[in-house]
Amino acid sequence: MAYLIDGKKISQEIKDELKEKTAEYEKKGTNVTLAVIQVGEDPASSVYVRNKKNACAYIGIHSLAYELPQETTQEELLDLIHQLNSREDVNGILCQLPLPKHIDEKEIIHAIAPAKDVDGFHPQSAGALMIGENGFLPCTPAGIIQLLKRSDIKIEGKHCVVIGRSNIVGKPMAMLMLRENATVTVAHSKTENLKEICRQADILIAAIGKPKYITDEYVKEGAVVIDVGIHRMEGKKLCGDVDFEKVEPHVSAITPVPGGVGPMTIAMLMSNCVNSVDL
Ligand SMILES: NC(=O)C1=CN([C@@H]2O[C@H](COP(=O)(O)OP(=O)(O)OC[C@H]3O[C@@H](n4cnc5c(N)ncnc54)[C@H](OP(=O)(O)O)[C@@H]3O)[C@@H](O)[C@H]2O)C=CC1
Ligand SMILES: Nc1nc(=O)c2c([nH]1)NC[C@@H]1CN(c3ccc(C(=O)N[C@@H](CCC(=O)O)C(=O)O)cc3)C=[N+]21
Repeated sequence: MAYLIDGKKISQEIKDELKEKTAEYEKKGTNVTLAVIQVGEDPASSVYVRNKKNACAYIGIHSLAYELPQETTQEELLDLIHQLNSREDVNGILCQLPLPKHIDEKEIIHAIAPAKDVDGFHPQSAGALMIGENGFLPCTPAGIIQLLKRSDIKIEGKHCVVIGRSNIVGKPMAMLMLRENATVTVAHSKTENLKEICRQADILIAAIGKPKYITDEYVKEGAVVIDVGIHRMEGKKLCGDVDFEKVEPHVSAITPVPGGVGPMTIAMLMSNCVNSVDL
Protein backbone atom coordinates (compact mmCIF):
# COMPACT_ATOMS: atom_id res chain seq x y z
CA MET A 1 0.00 0.00 0.00
CA ALA A 2 1.34 3.37 -0.98
CA TYR A 3 1.47 6.18 1.53
CA LEU A 4 -1.31 8.62 0.71
CA ILE A 5 0.00 12.18 0.72
CA ASP A 6 -2.83 14.07 2.39
CA GLY A 7 -3.05 17.52 0.80
CA LYS A 8 -6.17 18.33 2.71
CA LYS A 9 -4.50 17.76 6.06
CA ILE A 10 -1.24 19.50 5.13
CA SER A 11 -3.06 22.49 3.64
CA GLN A 12 -5.05 22.72 6.87
CA GLU A 13 -1.84 22.84 8.91
CA ILE A 14 -0.54 25.65 6.71
CA LYS A 15 -3.80 27.56 6.96
CA ASP A 16 -3.70 27.25 10.75
CA GLU A 17 -0.15 28.65 10.81
CA LEU A 18 -1.26 31.52 8.58
CA LYS A 19 -4.28 32.19 10.75
CA GLU A 20 -2.01 32.76 13.74
CA LYS A 21 0.31 34.99 11.75
CA THR A 22 -2.61 37.04 10.43
CA ALA A 23 -3.97 37.48 13.96
CA GLU A 24 -0.55 38.80 15.03
CA TYR A 25 -0.63 41.31 12.18
CA GLU A 26 -4.15 42.38 13.15
CA LYS A 27 -2.99 43.07 16.69
CA LYS A 28 -0.41 45.45 15.23
CA GLY A 29 -3.12 47.07 13.14
CA THR A 30 -2.07 45.49 9.84
CA ASN A 31 -4.77 43.93 7.68
CA VAL A 32 -4.18 41.48 4.83
CA THR A 33 -6.40 41.97 1.77
CA LEU A 34 -6.68 39.88 -1.39
CA ALA A 35 -8.58 41.03 -4.49
CA VAL A 36 -9.95 38.18 -6.61
CA ILE A 37 -11.11 38.95 -10.13
CA GLN A 38 -13.25 36.55 -12.15
CA VAL A 39 -14.40 37.36 -15.67
CA GLY A 40 -17.38 35.34 -16.90
CA GLU A 41 -18.95 32.33 -15.25
CA ASP A 42 -16.85 29.27 -16.04
CA PRO A 43 -18.21 26.74 -13.50
CA ALA A 44 -14.77 25.30 -12.58
CA SER A 45 -13.40 28.82 -12.00
CA SER A 46 -16.37 29.58 -9.78
CA VAL A 47 -15.55 26.55 -7.58
CA TYR A 48 -11.90 27.64 -7.22
CA VAL A 49 -12.85 31.25 -6.53
CA ARG A 50 -15.31 30.11 -3.87
CA ASN A 51 -12.62 27.91 -2.25
CA LYS A 52 -10.24 30.88 -2.21
CA LYS A 53 -12.82 33.14 -0.56
CA ASN A 54 -13.55 30.49 2.09
CA ALA A 55 -9.83 30.08 2.81
CA CYS A 56 -9.47 33.87 3.19
CA ALA A 57 -12.38 33.98 5.62
CA TYR A 58 -10.89 31.14 7.68
CA ILE A 59 -7.47 32.75 7.96
CA GLY A 60 -8.69 36.29 8.53
CA ILE A 61 -7.64 37.69 5.16
CA HIS A 62 -10.04 40.26 3.81
CA SER A 63 -11.20 39.32 0.34
CA LEU A 64 -12.56 41.65 -2.30
CA ALA A 65 -14.48 39.83 -5.02
CA TYR A 66 -14.79 41.31 -8.49
CA GLU A 67 -17.19 39.24 -10.57
CA LEU A 68 -17.14 40.82 -14.01
CA PRO A 69 -19.40 39.91 -16.94
CA GLN A 70 -18.11 37.79 -19.83
CA GLU A 71 -18.27 40.88 -22.12
CA THR A 72 -15.79 42.87 -20.02
CA THR A 73 -13.26 44.53 -22.32
CA GLN A 74 -9.50 44.42 -22.06
CA GLU A 75 -9.50 48.13 -21.16
CA GLU A 76 -12.06 47.70 -18.38
CA LEU A 77 -10.09 44.84 -16.85
CA LEU A 78 -6.82 46.78 -17.12
CA ASP A 79 -8.48 49.80 -15.48
CA LEU A 80 -9.55 47.68 -12.52
CA ILE A 81 -6.06 46.18 -12.15
CA HIS A 82 -4.45 49.64 -12.27
CA GLN A 83 -6.85 50.84 -9.59
CA LEU A 84 -6.06 47.84 -7.37
CA ASN A 85 -2.32 48.29 -7.99
CA SER A 86 -2.49 51.79 -6.56
CA ARG A 87 -4.65 50.95 -3.53
CA GLU A 88 -2.52 50.75 -0.41
CA ASP A 89 -5.09 48.58 1.38
CA VAL A 90 -4.79 45.79 -1.23
CA ASN A 91 -1.90 43.36 -0.71
CA GLY A 92 -2.58 40.78 -3.39
CA ILE A 93 -4.33 40.67 -6.77
CA LEU A 94 -5.44 37.45 -8.44
CA CYS A 95 -7.10 37.32 -11.83
CA GLN A 96 -8.62 33.87 -12.33
CA LEU A 97 -7.51 32.10 -15.52
CA PRO A 98 -8.53 31.19 -18.14
CA LEU A 99 -9.87 34.55 -19.31
CA PRO A 100 -12.41 34.91 -22.15
CA LYS A 101 -10.84 34.60 -25.61
CA HIS A 102 -11.16 38.30 -26.48
CA ILE A 103 -8.88 39.21 -23.58
CA ASP A 104 -5.09 39.07 -23.93
CA GLU A 105 -4.03 37.04 -20.90
CA LYS A 106 -0.40 37.99 -21.23
CA GLU A 107 -1.14 41.71 -21.04
CA ILE A 108 -3.28 41.17 -17.93
CA ILE A 109 -0.57 39.13 -16.17
CA HIS A 110 1.99 41.84 -17.01
CA ALA A 111 -0.29 44.58 -15.65
CA ILE A 112 -0.46 43.23 -12.09
CA ALA A 113 2.15 44.99 -9.95
CA PRO A 114 4.92 42.48 -9.10
CA ALA A 115 4.61 43.45 -5.41
CA LYS A 116 0.98 42.21 -5.47
CA ASP A 117 1.47 39.25 -7.81
CA VAL A 118 0.36 36.53 -5.35
CA ASP A 119 -0.11 34.04 -8.23
CA GLY A 120 3.58 34.41 -9.10
CA PHE A 121 2.76 34.66 -12.82
CA HIS A 122 4.39 38.05 -13.59
CA PRO A 123 7.66 37.89 -15.58
CA GLN A 124 9.44 39.54 -12.65
CA SER A 125 8.29 36.75 -10.31
CA ALA A 126 9.26 34.11 -12.89
CA GLY A 127 12.66 35.77 -13.35
CA ALA A 128 13.28 35.93 -9.60
CA LEU A 129 12.59 32.20 -9.32
CA MET A 130 14.95 31.50 -12.20
CA ILE A 131 17.89 33.35 -10.64
CA GLY A 132 17.18 32.51 -7.00
CA GLU A 133 16.03 35.94 -5.82
CA ASN A 134 13.07 36.67 -3.57
CA GLY A 135 9.70 36.87 -5.26
CA PHE A 136 6.27 35.29 -5.16
CA LEU A 137 6.39 31.59 -6.01
CA PRO A 138 3.65 30.11 -8.22
CA CYS A 139 1.19 28.45 -5.84
CA THR A 140 0.82 24.96 -7.31
CA PRO A 141 4.56 24.17 -7.59
CA ALA A 142 5.25 25.78 -4.20
CA GLY A 143 2.44 23.68 -2.72
CA ILE A 144 3.99 20.50 -4.12
CA ILE A 145 7.33 21.31 -2.46
CA GLN A 146 5.47 21.72 0.84
CA LEU A 147 3.64 18.41 0.32
CA LEU A 148 6.95 16.61 -0.18
CA LYS A 149 8.77 18.34 2.69
CA ARG A 150 5.96 17.94 5.18
CA SER A 151 5.66 14.25 4.25
CA ASP A 152 9.41 13.80 4.91
CA ILE A 153 10.10 12.82 1.31
CA LYS A 154 13.72 13.50 0.41
CA ILE A 155 14.17 15.65 -2.70
CA GLU A 156 17.92 16.28 -2.72
CA GLY A 157 19.79 14.04 -5.11
CA LYS A 158 16.63 12.39 -6.43
CA HIS A 159 15.70 12.17 -10.10
CA CYS A 160 12.53 14.18 -10.60
CA VAL A 161 10.65 13.93 -13.89
CA VAL A 162 8.13 16.74 -14.48
CA ILE A 163 5.66 16.05 -17.30
CA GLY A 164 4.42 19.41 -18.59
CA ARG A 165 6.18 22.72 -19.27
CA SER A 166 3.49 25.35 -18.82
CA ASN A 167 4.47 28.71 -17.37
CA ILE A 168 2.20 28.21 -14.37
CA VAL A 169 2.97 24.61 -13.41
CA GLY A 170 5.61 22.60 -15.29
CA LYS A 171 8.40 25.16 -15.75
CA PRO A 172 8.30 26.69 -12.25
CA MET A 173 7.96 23.16 -10.80
CA ALA A 174 11.18 22.14 -12.52
CA MET A 175 12.97 25.26 -11.23
CA LEU A 176 11.81 24.65 -7.66
CA MET A 177 12.89 21.01 -7.71
CA LEU A 178 16.27 22.14 -9.03
CA ARG A 179 16.49 24.66 -6.19
CA GLU A 180 15.85 21.75 -3.81
CA ASN A 181 18.82 19.91 -5.37
CA ALA A 182 16.89 17.30 -7.34
CA THR A 183 18.16 16.18 -10.74
CA VAL A 184 15.38 17.36 -13.02
CA THR A 185 14.03 16.15 -16.36
CA VAL A 186 11.20 18.06 -18.04
CA ALA A 187 9.03 16.05 -20.45
CA HIS A 188 6.32 17.39 -22.79
CA SER A 189 4.18 16.46 -25.76
CA LYS A 190 7.16 16.14 -28.10
CA THR A 191 9.15 13.93 -25.74
CA GLU A 192 10.18 10.61 -27.28
CA ASN A 193 10.20 7.49 -25.07
CA LEU A 194 8.05 9.16 -22.41
CA LYS A 195 7.40 5.86 -20.62
CA GLU A 196 11.09 5.02 -20.36
CA ILE A 197 11.93 8.48 -19.07
CA CYS A 198 9.13 8.42 -16.50
CA ARG A 199 10.22 4.99 -15.33
CA GLN A 200 13.56 6.53 -14.33
CA ALA A 201 11.90 8.95 -11.93
CA ASP A 202 12.23 8.73 -8.17
CA ILE A 203 9.67 11.54 -8.04
CA LEU A 204 7.21 11.79 -10.94
CA ILE A 205 5.13 14.97 -11.23
CA ALA A 206 2.29 14.81 -13.77
CA ALA A 207 0.96 18.16 -15.04
CA ILE A 208 -0.27 17.12 -18.47
CA GLY A 209 -3.96 17.97 -18.55
CA LYS A 210 -5.05 14.49 -19.76
CA PRO A 211 -7.29 12.38 -17.52
CA LYS A 212 -5.71 9.16 -16.16
CA TYR A 213 -2.89 9.35 -18.73
CA ILE A 214 -0.22 7.98 -16.38
CA THR A 215 -0.65 4.24 -15.85
CA ASP A 216 1.54 1.68 -14.08
CA GLU A 217 3.64 1.44 -17.26
CA TYR A 218 5.03 4.93 -16.53
CA VAL A 219 6.23 4.36 -12.98
CA LYS A 220 9.19 2.72 -11.30
CA GLU A 221 8.43 0.43 -8.33
CA GLY A 222 8.59 2.51 -5.16
CA ALA A 223 8.53 5.93 -6.85
CA VAL A 224 6.72 8.98 -5.44
CA VAL A 225 3.91 10.24 -7.69
CA ILE A 226 2.42 13.73 -7.58
CA ASP A 227 -0.76 14.26 -9.61
CA VAL A 228 -1.39 17.90 -10.57
CA GLY A 229 -4.16 17.20 -13.08
CA ILE A 230 -7.75 17.96 -12.27
CA HIS A 231 -10.61 16.83 -14.48
CA ARG A 232 -14.31 16.77 -13.79
CA MET A 233 -15.69 13.56 -15.26
CA GLU A 234 -19.31 12.81 -16.08
CA GLY A 235 -21.29 12.37 -12.91
CA LYS A 236 -19.15 15.15 -11.45
CA LYS A 237 -16.46 12.85 -10.09
CA LEU A 238 -12.97 14.38 -10.11
CA CYS A 239 -9.89 12.61 -11.42
CA GLY A 240 -6.27 13.50 -12.12
CA ASP A 241 -3.66 12.96 -14.83
CA VAL A 242 -2.70 9.72 -13.05
CA ASP A 243 -4.70 6.50 -13.18
CA PHE A 244 -4.70 6.15 -9.40
CA GLU A 245 -6.02 2.56 -9.24
CA LYS A 246 -3.38 1.27 -11.65
CA VAL A 247 -0.45 3.24 -10.23
CA GLU A 248 -1.04 3.14 -6.47
CA PRO A 249 -0.05 -0.53 -5.91
CA HIS A 250 3.41 0.10 -7.40
CA VAL A 251 4.52 3.30 -5.70
CA SER A 252 5.72 4.29 -2.23
CA ALA A 253 3.66 7.50 -2.00
CA ILE A 254 1.01 9.22 -4.12
CA THR A 255 -1.32 12.23 -4.00
CA PRO A 256 -5.06 11.66 -4.47
CA VAL A 257 -7.41 13.79 -6.59
CA PRO A 258 -9.28 15.45 -4.98
CA GLY A 259 -7.49 16.12 -1.71
CA GLY A 260 -3.91 16.28 -3.02
CA VAL A 261 -2.36 19.17 -4.88
CA GLY A 262 -5.55 21.27 -5.28
CA PRO A 263 -5.97 22.31 -1.64
CA MET A 264 -2.24 23.11 -1.49
CA THR A 265 -2.56 25.59 -4.35
CA ILE A 266 -5.05 27.52 -2.26
CA ALA A 267 -2.96 27.28 0.92
CA MET A 268 0.08 28.68 -0.91
CA LEU A 269 -1.98 31.50 -2.38
CA MET A 270 -2.95 32.38 1.18
CA SER A 271 0.69 32.11 2.22
CA ASN A 272 1.76 34.50 -0.54
CA CYS A 273 -0.90 36.99 0.61
CA VAL A 274 0.13 36.89 4.25
CA ASN A 275 3.84 37.03 3.41
CA SER A 276 3.30 39.97 1.04
CA VAL A 277 2.87 42.15 4.13
CA ASP A 278 6.58 41.76 4.94
CA LEU A 279 7.84 42.26 1.39
N1 LIG B 1 -4.41 21.21 -8.74
C1 LIG B 1 -4.15 22.47 -9.07
O1 LIG B 1 -4.06 23.32 -8.21
C2 LIG B 1 -3.94 22.83 -10.48
C3 LIG B 1 -4.20 21.90 -11.45
N2 LIG B 1 -3.97 22.17 -12.76
C4 LIG B 1 -4.19 21.06 -13.70
O2 LIG B 1 -2.92 20.56 -14.08
C5 LIG B 1 -2.93 20.14 -15.43
C6 LIG B 1 -1.86 20.89 -16.21
O3 LIG B 1 -2.11 22.26 -16.17
P1 LIG B 1 -1.31 23.31 -17.09
O4 LIG B 1 0.14 23.17 -16.86
O5 LIG B 1 -1.95 24.61 -16.88
O6 LIG B 1 -1.68 22.73 -18.54
P2 LIG B 1 -1.20 23.11 -20.00
O7 LIG B 1 -2.22 22.54 -20.93
O8 LIG B 1 -0.82 24.53 -20.08
O9 LIG B 1 0.16 22.25 -20.16
C7 LIG B 1 0.16 20.88 -20.34
C8 LIG B 1 1.57 20.40 -20.58
O10 LIG B 1 1.55 18.98 -20.75
C9 LIG B 1 2.22 18.63 -21.94
N3 LIG B 1 1.54 17.49 -22.55
C10 LIG B 1 0.31 17.44 -23.11
N4 LIG B 1 0.06 16.22 -23.59
C11 LIG B 1 1.14 15.47 -23.33
C12 LIG B 1 1.49 14.14 -23.59
N5 LIG B 1 0.66 13.30 -24.23
N6 LIG B 1 2.69 13.69 -23.19
C13 LIG B 1 3.55 14.50 -22.54
N7 LIG B 1 3.28 15.80 -22.27
C14 LIG B 1 2.10 16.27 -22.67
C15 LIG B 1 2.16 19.84 -22.83
O11 LIG B 1 3.25 19.80 -23.71
P3 LIG B 1 3.55 20.96 -24.83
O12 LIG B 1 4.18 22.07 -24.05
O13 LIG B 1 4.49 20.30 -25.77
O14 LIG B 1 2.23 21.32 -25.42
C16 LIG B 1 2.23 20.97 -21.83
O15 LIG B 1 3.56 21.34 -21.55
C17 LIG B 1 -4.37 20.38 -15.90
O16 LIG B 1 -5.10 19.17 -15.71
C18 LIG B 1 -4.87 21.45 -14.98
O17 LIG B 1 -6.27 21.41 -14.81
C19 LIG B 1 -3.45 23.38 -13.14
C20 LIG B 1 -3.20 24.36 -12.24
C21 LIG B 1 -3.45 24.17 -10.83
N1 LIG C 1 -5.02 33.00 -11.62
C1 LIG C 1 -5.18 31.72 -11.35
N2 LIG C 1 -4.60 31.18 -10.26
C2 LIG C 1 -4.76 29.87 -9.97
O1 LIG C 1 -4.20 29.37 -8.96
C3 LIG C 1 -5.59 29.07 -10.82
C4 LIG C 1 -6.18 29.68 -11.93
N3 LIG C 1 -5.96 31.00 -12.18
N4 LIG C 1 -6.96 28.96 -12.77
C5 LIG C 1 -7.26 27.56 -12.53
C6 LIG C 1 -6.19 26.85 -11.70
C7 LIG C 1 -6.68 25.62 -11.00
N5 LIG C 1 -6.59 25.90 -9.58
C8 LIG C 1 -7.08 25.10 -8.56
C9 LIG C 1 -7.35 25.60 -7.30
C10 LIG C 1 -7.92 24.82 -6.33
C11 LIG C 1 -8.24 23.51 -6.56
C12 LIG C 1 -8.91 22.71 -5.49
O2 LIG C 1 -9.29 23.23 -4.46
N6 LIG C 1 -9.12 21.40 -5.70
C13 LIG C 1 -9.80 20.52 -4.79
C14 LIG C 1 -11.21 20.15 -5.28
C15 LIG C 1 -12.05 21.29 -5.77
C16 LIG C 1 -13.29 20.84 -6.50
O3 LIG C 1 -14.17 20.23 -5.86
O4 LIG C 1 -13.37 21.06 -7.72
C17 LIG C 1 -9.00 19.24 -4.66
O5 LIG C 1 -8.26 18.90 -5.59
O6 LIG C 1 -9.18 18.57 -3.63
C18 LIG C 1 -7.96 22.98 -7.80
C19 LIG C 1 -7.39 23.77 -8.79
C20 LIG C 1 -6.11 27.16 -9.42
N7 LIG C 1 -5.82 27.74 -10.59
